[in-house]
Amino acid sequence: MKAIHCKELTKQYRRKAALDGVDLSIDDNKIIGLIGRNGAGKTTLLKIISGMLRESSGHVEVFSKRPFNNLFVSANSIYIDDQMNFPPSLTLKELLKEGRRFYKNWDHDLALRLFEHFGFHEKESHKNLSKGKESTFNMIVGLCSRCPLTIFDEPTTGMDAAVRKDFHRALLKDYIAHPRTILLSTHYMNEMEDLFEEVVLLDHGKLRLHTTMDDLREYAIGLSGKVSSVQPWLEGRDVLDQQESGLDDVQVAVKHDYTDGEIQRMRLDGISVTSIQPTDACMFLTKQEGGGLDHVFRSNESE
Ligand SMILES: Nc1ncnc2c1ncn2[C@@H]1O[C@H](COP(=O)(O)OP(=O)(O)OP(=O)(O)O)[C@@H](O)[C@H]1O
Repeated sequence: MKAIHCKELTKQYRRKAALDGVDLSIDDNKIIGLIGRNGAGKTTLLKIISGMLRESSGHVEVFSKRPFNNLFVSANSIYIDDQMNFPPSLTLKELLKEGRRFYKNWDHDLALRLFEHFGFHEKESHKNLSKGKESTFNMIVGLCSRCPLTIFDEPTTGMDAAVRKDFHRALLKDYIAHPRTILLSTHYMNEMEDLFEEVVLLDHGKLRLHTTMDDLREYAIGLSGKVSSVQPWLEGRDVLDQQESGLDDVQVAVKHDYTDGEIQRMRLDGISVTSIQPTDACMFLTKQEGGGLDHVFRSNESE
């Protein structure tokens, strides 16, 4: 069954198209990573899916319902980000107790165990937490709600590396025991790629790629060697990035649609063939036009 279905989804903020004709279908009971550069439209998409924002045009369905202001969708989903507002008069422990009232699948035992594991104090208040602790508390709420659609928008903001690792493990363990649809946006794809079954990549409000993590690992390969050896292998191919090094050496990231036989022949031509990490593939796929940072410094040097 489809948990989420978007067709030509657009969100316009005055003259700015934050989402521009997004077609996307997501099956239920999967962990999906939402990736994209700053301003790509991730938060906008997640807020539309969770029913907090209304689309400008196109079509969006969550559990076969239009999410905006929909009671069924809001009862079956949770949206966690770093700007969550909780009633200031309640302590952290009291907030967890409230979880029971709001979420029908709430696991209070797990909430208390995580609360203790991450070193919270029962009388603390949410507004006095440090950035990393705030994210950790929000993560506990997101996990323990066990909503059929759980949305985490940059959930690890401010968490230190050890807490991020614990979060990934907790998420995976709980998901395996209680499968549901988890949509998670992050800029730390290299740390999270083992969690994701699929990845959705946004670029300037458009869907650039929606694929399985396994396919993304094979999406591109790196070729490096003499220009004269490498160049013939690039004809008619989708070159994602190309850097000249030295006088006549080149390093290229190219979409991998070569056969095993072709790879063998490249190696015989003296070309080094390497894999491209998913994070790098996403970076190349969403590369900014205009020559990058080197170009900025080059302009300065020429003055
Ligand atoms: N309320 C708003 N009014 C006007 N423009 C907005 C508003 N919210 C977002 N935008 C613009 O829409 C675009 C997409 O923003 P969005 O927050 O969805 O991106 P994002 O991928 O989540 O970015 P980041 O990774 O930096 O959090 C950006 O250009 C942003 O400036």
